Amino acid sequence: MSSVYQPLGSHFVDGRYVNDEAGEAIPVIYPADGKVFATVHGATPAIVEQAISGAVAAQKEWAELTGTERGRVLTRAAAIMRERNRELSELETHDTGKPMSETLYADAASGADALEYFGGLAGTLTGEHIPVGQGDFVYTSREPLGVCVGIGAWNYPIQIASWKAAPALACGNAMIFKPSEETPLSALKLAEILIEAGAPAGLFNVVQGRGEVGASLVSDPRVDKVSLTGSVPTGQKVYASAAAEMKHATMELGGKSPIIIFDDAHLDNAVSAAINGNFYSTGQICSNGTRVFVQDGIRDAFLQRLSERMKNAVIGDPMDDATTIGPMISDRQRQIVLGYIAKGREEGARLVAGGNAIDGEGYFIEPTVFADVKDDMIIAREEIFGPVMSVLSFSDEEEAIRRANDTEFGLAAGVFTNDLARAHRVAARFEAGTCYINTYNLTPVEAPFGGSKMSGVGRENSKAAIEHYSQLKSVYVCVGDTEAAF
Ligand SMILES: NC(=O)c1ccc[n+]([C@@H]2O[C@H](COP(=O)([O-])OP(=O)(O)OC[C@H]3O[C@@H](n4cnc5c(N)ncnc54)[C@H](O)[C@@H]3O)[C@@H](O)[C@H]2O)c1
Ligand SMILES: O=CCc1c[nH]cn1
Repeated sequence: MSSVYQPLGSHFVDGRYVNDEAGEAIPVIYPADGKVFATVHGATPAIVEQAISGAVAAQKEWAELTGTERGRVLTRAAAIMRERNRELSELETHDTGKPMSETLYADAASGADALEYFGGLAGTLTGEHIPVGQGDFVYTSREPLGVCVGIGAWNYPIQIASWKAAPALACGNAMIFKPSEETPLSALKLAEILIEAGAPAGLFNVVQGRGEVGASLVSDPRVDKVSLTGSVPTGQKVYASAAAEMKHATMELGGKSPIIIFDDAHLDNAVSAAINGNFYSTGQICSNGTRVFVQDGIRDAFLQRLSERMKNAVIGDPMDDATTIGPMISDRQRQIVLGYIAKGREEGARLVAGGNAIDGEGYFIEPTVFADVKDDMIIAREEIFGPVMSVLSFSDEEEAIRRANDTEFGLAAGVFTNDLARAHRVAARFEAGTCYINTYNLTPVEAPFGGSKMSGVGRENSKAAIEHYSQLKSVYVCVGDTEAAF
């Protein structure tokens, strides 16, 4: 990809790129060098109107198709996405700074999985027949909701757009997607691909902008459902706005997830999970296991092995295949993370690795590990959304579960042990939506993903997502007479 990439238009509405330069200019920055490589404009009210009215019209046409016909379009889109994986991965790497060693496998590829999976499900979305006595019966039909709004965070731009679009479209809805203002580009490519795959114009639209553009979409009475991936404070605002008009809502929000490592765990597997769960995507993953509880008997070995393996991290040019740690998304995010590292030091946590910004171009920061972290330290309570692992010690199972659950968040949780009975006992008691035994942070499309407590409502991926993008209609059929009291 050239160092300057300018999309054909800021927005993708009604089947084509559109521009309205009256909207605020938003620079798109390559986080690895801090330089602007594209500019988009935030949507004006006229663009938002065009997107909503186009989506309303396209949804009606789309819902008339059979599920199999809709599924065929999604499956074709998945194939096109896979063919263009390298181009899409390079774009994602420029937009996010994530290394190619990740984007080639986890971003567009995961989006294609979602399109293929929900494309396959589309033709199976039927209701049921329920006998209710005397020959009467009820049948149910699964109906689309109408126009859905998707709003994305910046850590997985094309994955988030696809995870929302695929189930929404499979169920017969239209979607307007607003990417994060930090990473506006790859959702436009998804829109292009869906048109190429045969989706009608207006079915999947992309409008750019900051929070106020998102808010204007959420509050529009023609919008029936909102799915946000973002922080808890944004989720609270968006959920409240959706509730005012009783709209359906999915909230995929932040976390401060625990990983519990018992003395009998496989040491290298546990260290791998702690690395994946804290440093993949330079720590910018909602479900990261940032509170690593290590049982007393294995703590020293764990810290020693972790310290050794931290030396193998390759920090640098995200376009180099060998790089495993890229920059933070922005200087602002880097400053936030450095602020947390300073807090960790002030509060007495022991720095085991990293701890510093890296001088030079781009928003790089060393992957950082604190040991001797206590439950009430700020670094153990707040979501940092950067490469900072907190290692805490515990002595017994009951204590570990209590402390792991002592958080307002409930996105994910993991347990490492060779005692399978204990593994299931602990998983059953985790207050989290997505749990792992002897691994961490895998998100296959076949499995539900989402949080409990303040981490959100609803589930993405799997058959569970269908429930969140459709509604059931019950039809009672009486084959006899209808009687009345008088
Ligand atoms: N649970 C998940 O699946 C998941 C996945 C990725 C990221 N996240 C979370 O996202 C956060 C990081 O992303 P971020 O900084 O982009 O989050 P953010 O909450 O700042 O922004 C998310 C999106 O919401 C939009 N927005 C902001 N205010 C809005 C409003 N009032 N109305 C409508 N839209 C509004 C933003 O423009 C952006 O597109 C972290 O908390 C992370 O845990 C969650
Ligand atoms: O960022 C949250 C979603 C996700 C992607 N991969 C693992 N978790």
